[in-house]
Amino acid sequence: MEESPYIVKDTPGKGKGMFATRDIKRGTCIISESPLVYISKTDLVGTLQALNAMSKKNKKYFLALHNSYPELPQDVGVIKTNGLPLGSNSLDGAVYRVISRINHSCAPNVCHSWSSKLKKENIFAIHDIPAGSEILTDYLDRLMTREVRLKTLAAKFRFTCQCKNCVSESSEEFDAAVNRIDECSDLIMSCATFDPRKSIGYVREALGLIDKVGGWGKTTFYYDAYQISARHSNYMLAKEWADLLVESYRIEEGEEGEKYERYLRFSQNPKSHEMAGLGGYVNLTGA
Ligand SMILES: C[S@@+](CC[C@H](N)C(=O)[O-])C[C@H]1O[C@@H](n2cnc3c(N)ncnc32)[C@H](O)[C@@H]1O
Repeated sequence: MEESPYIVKDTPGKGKGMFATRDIKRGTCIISESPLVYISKTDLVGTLQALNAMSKKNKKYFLALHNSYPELPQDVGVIKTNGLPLGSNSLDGAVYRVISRINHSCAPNVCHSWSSKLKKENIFAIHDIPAGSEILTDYLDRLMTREVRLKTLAAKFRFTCQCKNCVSESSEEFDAAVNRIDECSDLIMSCATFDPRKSIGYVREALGLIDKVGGWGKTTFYYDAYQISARHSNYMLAKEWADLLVESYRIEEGEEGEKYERYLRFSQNPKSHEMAGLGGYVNLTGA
């Protein structure tokens, strides 16, 4: 039988954590796991019923998870500490026996994705991970400046992040990059119709800054650039951006992933976007 690619064990200062037992290649699905229990921010009664309906074995696993809120009833503390949304922005979530053991880093090596088809949470390696390294995800849903990150993590998860980006003496450069990436997002939108060449320039600037800080979150920029290129009839360029978009989702979610499937058609046929060609032709080569 093949050895599991991970092990859960104690890690100093963080409780338990997940570690690679062998070298793991970027794009590998490390674990695909069904929830112990579903939870909902909007359906308290449903959540209570789901907690009551858990099997004895699952309840035991659930209650053994970390609780950063000891002043609250154990069920509530475990949910607040370990609940993960079912996809970004979802108000419904779940708690997992193994995946809930993954600790945070602002320079993560994996990302989460929920598959509504499989009803499982998947963890994909977004970098090559050497054997023995801790498997770390980003608990935050976007890049933030150091001060905001530290405050948010302390408030929601009650720890002080010691990752390399948080302990660095020189966070100004990182913070300036994060602020500029946010500005670029706004500028891309405001120029997209009237000055698409400038818009693409801001996309390239944001992507360069993400690389510089070792961050993640390139897919929205790839999609912006694809849409702008397709809207202005640059279909070869549009295909290049769509290819980058689809490849990112393949790494983050695998070929079974919903976003991979959703965006694949743009790579196969860049003219298939509803806005394709609507902005007339503007030469974006070299923008
Ligand atoms: C979802 S649990 C992660 C697994 C947990 N360490 C355990 O022992 O089960 C989240 C909690 O783990 C701890 N944690 C996660 N990442 C951490 C980090 N980078 N540094 C310190 N503690 C961390 C915090 O107590 C946080 O509230």
